[in-house]
Amino acid sequence: MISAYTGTAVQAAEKPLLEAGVDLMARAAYGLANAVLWRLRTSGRVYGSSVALLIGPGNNGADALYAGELLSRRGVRTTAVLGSERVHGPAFAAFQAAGGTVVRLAERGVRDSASLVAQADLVVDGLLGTGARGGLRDAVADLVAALCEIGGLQVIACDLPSGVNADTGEVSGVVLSAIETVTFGGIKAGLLLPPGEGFAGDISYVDLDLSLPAAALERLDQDDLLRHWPRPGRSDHKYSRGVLGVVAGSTAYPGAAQLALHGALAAGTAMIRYLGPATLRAGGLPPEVVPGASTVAANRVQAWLVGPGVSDDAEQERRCLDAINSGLPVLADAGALPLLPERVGPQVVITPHAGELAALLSRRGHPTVRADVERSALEHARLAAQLTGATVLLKGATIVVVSPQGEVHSQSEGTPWLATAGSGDVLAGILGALLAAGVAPPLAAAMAASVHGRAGVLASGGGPMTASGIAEAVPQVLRELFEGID
Ligand SMILES: NC(=O)C1=CN([C@@H]2O[C@H](COP(=O)(O)OP(=O)(O)OC[C@H]3O[C@@H](n4cnc5c(N)ncnc54)[C@H](OP(=O)(O)O)[C@@H]3O)[C@@H](O)[C@H]2O)[C@H](O)CC1
Ligand SMILES: [K+]
Repeated sequence: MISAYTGTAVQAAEKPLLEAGVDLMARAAYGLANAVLWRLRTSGRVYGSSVALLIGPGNNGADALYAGELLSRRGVRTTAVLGSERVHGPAFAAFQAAGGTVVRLAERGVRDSASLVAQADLVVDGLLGTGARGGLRDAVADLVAALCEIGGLQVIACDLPSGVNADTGEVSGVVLSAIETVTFGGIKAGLLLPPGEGFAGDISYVDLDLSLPAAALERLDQDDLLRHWPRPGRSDHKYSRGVLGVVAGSTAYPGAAQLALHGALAAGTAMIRYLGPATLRAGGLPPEVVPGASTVAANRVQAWLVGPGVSDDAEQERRCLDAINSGLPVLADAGALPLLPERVGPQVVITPHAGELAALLSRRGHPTVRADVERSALEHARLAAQLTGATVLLKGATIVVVSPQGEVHSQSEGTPWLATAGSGDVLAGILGALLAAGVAPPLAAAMAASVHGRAGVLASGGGPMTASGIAEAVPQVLRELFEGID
C-alpha cells in the first residue's frame, strides 16, 4: 500500500523534529541532490554538467539551494534563478559559498532567463512547495510558461511540481512537467491525484522519519491485490462464490452488456444472471451467462451491476432502479446514473466519468461542467459521495475512489490506450465481480481500477487494443498475481 498525506499533515509532523533541532532540510536536500546526480550519471557525466535551479521564496527554494550547494561541490555547474526578492538567507549563502552562479529573474528578464535555463542538462523546480497558496504568479509564471513553450526540459521537482496543490492535485496556472518528483517526509496526496499526477513523473521518496497521522489517500499495490482478491476454496461451488445479477444493454447498445458480462466472467464470477432485452437474451450472451427472471426481485443474487448500455428502455430502467433500491451491493454505471435516487446506502458504488459526474452534481443543485471535474477531481468526487451516500469511482487516467465515509484511493496503472469505447463496461464487470464476491465497495472499486489498468497495459503492449482485449487480459493479470500461491 502506498500512503499519501496532505501538505499540512507533513508540515505538522515536521514541527516537533525541527523544534528538537533536527536538520530536516539537510536530509531533504541530500536526497534531492542524489536524485539529480543519479540522473546526470545515467545520461553521461556529473563533473562539468550543468543544472539550473528555479528558486522560490520559501523553504522549497531552500531545499533546492542546499541541493545546489552539494551539486556544486561535486563539480556540477549550478545556476540558481531567483524568482523573487525574498530567498532563504542561510541556504543562499551556502549555495554561493560553494561557487554557484546566481541570476535574478527581475534583472535578467523572462526571455533571457528562460533560454539560460533551457541550456542546462537538468532543471530543478524549487519555486513552491507545501506552503504554496495558488499557482505561480507574475514573472515566475511567465518564466515557466516560456520554459513550457521551449519544451524538452529534464525537470526534477523539489517536493512537488510548483503550482500543483499538495493536498488535492489541483493545478493552478502553468506547471513545469517533471520527469521525477523527489518528495520529502511523506508522499503528498496531490502527487497521486489528477491532474497533478500528470506533472509529477516518477516519484522518489526521501524519508524524514516523521510520525505521520492516518493517510489522506491510499494506493493499492500488488501485495494488496493478492491479499484481498477473492479466490475459491476447496468447498466452494458456483453459488457460494457469489452470484452477480447484471442489468445491461438495450437494443441500441447491445455491446455494452457483452463487455460488462465478459469483464465479470474474466474477473472470476462463477455465476451471472442476466436481465435485458429479449434479442440479447436470445442468442447474444456468452454461453456461461444464465438468463435471469425478468424482475429484479425474482432473482437470487449477492450483488447487482446495472446501467452499461441502458438507454431509452423503460423496462431496463425499472430494473436498474429496483436493483439500486434492493439493499444489496450494487454498481450503478452509465445509464443507471441519471436514475440514482437522492440518497442511497453505502452498499452502492457509482462509476461516472468526468462528464457524467458533472451532470450528476448539476442535477443535485451544484452546476458543474466536465472541465471543473477535470480541474479538481478529488473535490468533485468527494462532493458526489457526500451528496449521494455512494462510493464514487471517478474514471480517468488516474482513477479516484471516494467512499461516503471520506476514504480516498487512487489508482493509475493504466495506459492512455485504455481510453477506448467499452473500456468502462469492462471495468464495471470487474467491479461487479468483486462486489458479488463480498468485497467491501471502496476496496472493490480500487482493486477493480488497478486490475483494469494492468489488463489494459497487458492487452495494449504499447499499441492499440479493444475493450474485449482488456477483458481477455484480466485472467492473465490475475494468474501472474497468484503465481506461487497455493
Ligand atoms: N521546514 C523544513 O525544515 C522542511 C521543509 N521542507 C520544504 O519546505 C517546503 C515548504 O516550505 P514553505 O516555506 O512552508 O513553503 P514554500 O516553499 O512552498 O513557499 C512558501 C512561500 O512562498 C510564498 N507563496 C505562497 N504561494 C505563492 C504563490 N502562489 N506565488 C508566489 N509566492 C507564493 C509564501 O509567501 P507569503 O508570505 O505570501 O505566504 C511563502 O513565503 C516543502 O515543500 C519542502 O520542500 C523540506 O520538506 C524539509 C523540511
Ligand atoms: K517545487
